[in-house]
Amino acid sequence: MTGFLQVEKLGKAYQADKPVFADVSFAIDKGEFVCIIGHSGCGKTTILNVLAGLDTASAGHAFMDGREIAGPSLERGVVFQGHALMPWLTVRQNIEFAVKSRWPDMPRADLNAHVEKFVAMVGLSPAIDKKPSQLSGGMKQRVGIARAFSIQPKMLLLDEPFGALDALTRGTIQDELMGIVRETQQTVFMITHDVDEAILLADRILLMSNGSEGANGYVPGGMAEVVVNTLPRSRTRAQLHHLDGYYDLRNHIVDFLVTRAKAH
Ligand SMILES: Nc1ncnc2c1ncn2[C@@H]1O[C@H](COP(=O)(O)OP(=O)(O)OP(=O)(O)O)[C@@H](O)[C@H]1O
Repeated sequence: MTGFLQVEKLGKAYQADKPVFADVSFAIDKGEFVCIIGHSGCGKTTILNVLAGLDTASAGHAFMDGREIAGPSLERGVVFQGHALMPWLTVRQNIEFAVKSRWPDMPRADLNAHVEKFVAMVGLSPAIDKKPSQLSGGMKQRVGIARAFSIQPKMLLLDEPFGALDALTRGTIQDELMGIVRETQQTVFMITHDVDEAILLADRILLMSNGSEGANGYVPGGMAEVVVNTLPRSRTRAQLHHLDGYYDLRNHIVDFLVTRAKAH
């Protein structure tokens, strides 16, 4: 085993003769940001759920830090597309709940300081005592991100966390996430449908193909290609499209999605 996260020959079949995907292997190093892109139904969420310990694979194994993933753990923070906040709790209480699960004996003063630090990190200090119903979609998603970071997980798993946001809010939160990830050197696995988002955030982009009927029968989906992002890590959203190599990278991924992702 080499990577901090190691996925070996993972497969998932709801129907034995038609696995959604098969033989998916990849590794993620500590501090690396990896995005996965593929058409709807190829199995991205299933893979993320297996990594989160919320689902089991039909074949293969996933290891984090040398141990097989066998169930949910506070060592992994998960952010879903829907914010999944508890509506009856304030921002502070939502995050506090997670922090207390991780460190049940943390003294009250430390708990307050810890929660406030992560709320401030996503720019939500003025809204700390508001309930989710009083927040915009972008703010709720920020709370989800703060909550995931607040348990200081060894790995962050993000399932299209910005999918439901408008373009402007999405851009702002992408920038915030990038800043926090760089600062904390967090290891991240993220699903996105947005090619530019992947190019902005990811060190490597995993391209996944869908299962399809071929001339010789059904071919399961799988990992078609791993694209290394060669753009400088200091890239920002504003200058992304001015960088040498950006269009080549973008065209390569878009070509994959248009021509290869649905039959390999
Ligand atoms: N419980 C289930 N029973 C049967 N089939 C399922 C079940 N859950 C998922 N699937 C199927 O498995 C496939 C992969 O689903 P998954 O949600 O992982 O795809 P995805 O790539 O994340 O899609 P999207 O981008 O639309 O979220 C889909 O074809 C889906 O219909």
